[in-house]
Amino acid sequence: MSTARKPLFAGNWKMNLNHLEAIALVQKLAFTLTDKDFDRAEVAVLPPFTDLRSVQTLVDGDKLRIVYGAQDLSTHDAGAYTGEISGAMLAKLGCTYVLAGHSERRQYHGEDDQLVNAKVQAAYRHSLTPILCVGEGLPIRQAGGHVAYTVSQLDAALNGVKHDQAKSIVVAYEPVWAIGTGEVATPEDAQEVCGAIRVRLAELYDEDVATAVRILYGGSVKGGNTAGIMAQPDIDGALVGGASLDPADFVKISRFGEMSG
Ligand SMILES: O=C[C@H](O)COP(=O)(O)O
Repeated sequence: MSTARKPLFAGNWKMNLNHLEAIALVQKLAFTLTDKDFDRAEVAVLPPFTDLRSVQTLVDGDKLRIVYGAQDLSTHDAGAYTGEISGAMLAKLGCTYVLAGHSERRQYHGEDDQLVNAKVQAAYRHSLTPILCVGEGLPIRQAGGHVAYTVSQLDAALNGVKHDQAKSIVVAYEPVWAIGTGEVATPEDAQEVCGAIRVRLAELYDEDVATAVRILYGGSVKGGNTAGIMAQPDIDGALVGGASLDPADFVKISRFGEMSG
């Protein structure tokens, strides 16, 4: 973590919690997190599409400091694309963030680097901040190709992304072998790749972009392992799956793994 960047803890709920359960979880977070917590870190939830209007109503109505976003978006802005959700719609629902390239989309929906790049561009067209997900599978890690592979995903996703857009992007390094497995990366392993991502951002753009971009780690983050991850110089927060469904643990994570807040 660096004082140059405000940490971000984003809870990716995946396909969990209906809109009523979403209201209950956001209320629990809002009742527990304090202004001191929100001054120290940005806290976001990424619910299923069906929950977004309910979350928007709660956040707006109670003027909550929690921000929110979506887990995916269409590359198209509108039209005959059955089942897709456009960035324009997400913007109307008050979304701040949108995931692009999550490994589960790449794996189950065949999303390749070019499609991920198109989603990043679509996010910017609708003033949404992309959380770009990159990370290697176990065979690539075992072969020692994890840094090159992750950097190549970054390069492809940023194709055509302008300097000022790149400054706002969030990159989430999520080694696929750590997602949902309980096999969290060591802080050193996470730092190695996050540091390489920051170096590549300076090469693709400049030090201004590299310093500004928040790089998150994701993959079995829990309250008990957050402090070690956040102690790394190039890690600015976490993209949290399973643990974000547990309000007490997500609060602990949002407090950098500390009990107090
Ligand atoms: O988007 C979140 C990542 O897929 C990590 O999920 P996880 O915390 O359940 O391992």
